[in-house]
Amino acid sequence: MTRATTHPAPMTARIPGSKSITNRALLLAAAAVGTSRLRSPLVSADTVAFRTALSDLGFTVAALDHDEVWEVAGAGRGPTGSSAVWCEDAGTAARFLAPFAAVGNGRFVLDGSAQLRARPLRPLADTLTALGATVTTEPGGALPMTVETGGLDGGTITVDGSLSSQFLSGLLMSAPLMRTPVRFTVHNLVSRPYVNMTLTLMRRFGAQVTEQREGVIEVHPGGYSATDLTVEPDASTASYVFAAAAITGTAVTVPGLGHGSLQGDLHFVDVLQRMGAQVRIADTATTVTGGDRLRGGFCADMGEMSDTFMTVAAIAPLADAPITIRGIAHTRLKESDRIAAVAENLHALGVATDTGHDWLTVYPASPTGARIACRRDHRIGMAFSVLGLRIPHLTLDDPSCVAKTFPGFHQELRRLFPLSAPVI
Ligand SMILES: O=C(O)C1=C[C@@H](OP(=O)(O)O)[C@@H](O)[C@H](O)C1
Ligand SMILES: C=C(OP(=O)(O)O)C(=O)O
Repeated sequence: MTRATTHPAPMTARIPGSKSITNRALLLAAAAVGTSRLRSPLVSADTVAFRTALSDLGFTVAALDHDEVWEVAGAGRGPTGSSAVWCEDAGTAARFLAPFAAVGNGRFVLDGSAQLRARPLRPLADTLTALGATVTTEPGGALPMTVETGGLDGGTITVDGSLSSQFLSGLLMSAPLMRTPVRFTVHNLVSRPYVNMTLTLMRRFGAQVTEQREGVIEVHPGGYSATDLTVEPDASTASYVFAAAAITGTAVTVPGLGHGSLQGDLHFVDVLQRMGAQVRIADTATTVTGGDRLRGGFCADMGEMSDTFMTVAAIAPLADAPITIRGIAHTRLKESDRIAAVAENLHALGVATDTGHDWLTVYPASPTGARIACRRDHRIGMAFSVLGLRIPHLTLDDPSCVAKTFPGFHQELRRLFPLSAPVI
């Protein structure tokens, strides 16, 4: 006998575009010959900072159709002249625009918020210096950074990718504008799927780039040509609505994210599946359906999708056994020390944790309400807001921190879950 099971009809979430694709495409389009159009770009603090920085470097980016399309007039080269660029809080802006400045011609000063100034940049400064640019930074290799350059020859570059993959992505994207071929050898690379995204988008803009073998990448001179690109919804952002479905026994579909996505963070749904949710990835949409119980009792390596580890950690107290997340040492160097920030907030909610240099264990609990300390980290704010769907009296000390990647986050959570979304 078969038992009929009923599934809730999926709600459709409105997830804005990928930050990582938007900021890569902006840079590649500026470097290309011709005019490119980006459809459905992310419009948030990180991407507006990137767009403004490109304008300050002399490139024209026009917002059309109420920001539905960003049109970029490519110059076929790096920036020229003398300018100052403000990267705000955006790691991708500092790490992608410093090499782009270095393949230009002139004097460029990059700076950003106190939060961004505290994040590592030294491997990039050292590599650009080795390639022939004159680079000055604050002691320790931090912003503000001044780059004086007449363009770069290529050659052989060894990159340490243990702190961030963004150094490698930034250098790769500017390599086709160097005068000779560049051969990269990469060690200890974290967040590898973001480098795959970089290589795919470089090829889409016409670059000649080959990966000889794991960790050895060759880029040929020849620049980029303009293209039109539709930006996928952001998979890291989608993690919040997928997690919300998993803990509320509802179903949420994100259209536009499916097989063939450029974003490694879509694998976050594999962790939800281990927690007992049903996951269906189709060609152009992904649906997560929550069950009546959340399972724990496993250890997940989230090093390749570390922007989503806080989403798992925040809902983990609701699981029936402990969950350990490992491979996340580099998340201590992001908008906040994310392992410490998650543990601190879970403790405030009455949840026990253990932590180590690169791991965190969260124990089952019945969390009580608390005021979440966001540390100006958008992902702390969004991840704990999801937990707020299941516990009363959860508030954020800084709800506006979500603007870095999803200014409309609280409205969308309330639209999807009008009865249980926390009153922020
Ligand atoms: O290249 C990118 O677009 C990104 C790479 C990742 O950083 P790390 O390489 O520092 O882990 C990720 O955390 C960040 O949000 C975006
Ligand atoms: C780490 C992040 O951002 P970035 O490094 O691009 O500032 C993030 O969005 O979680």
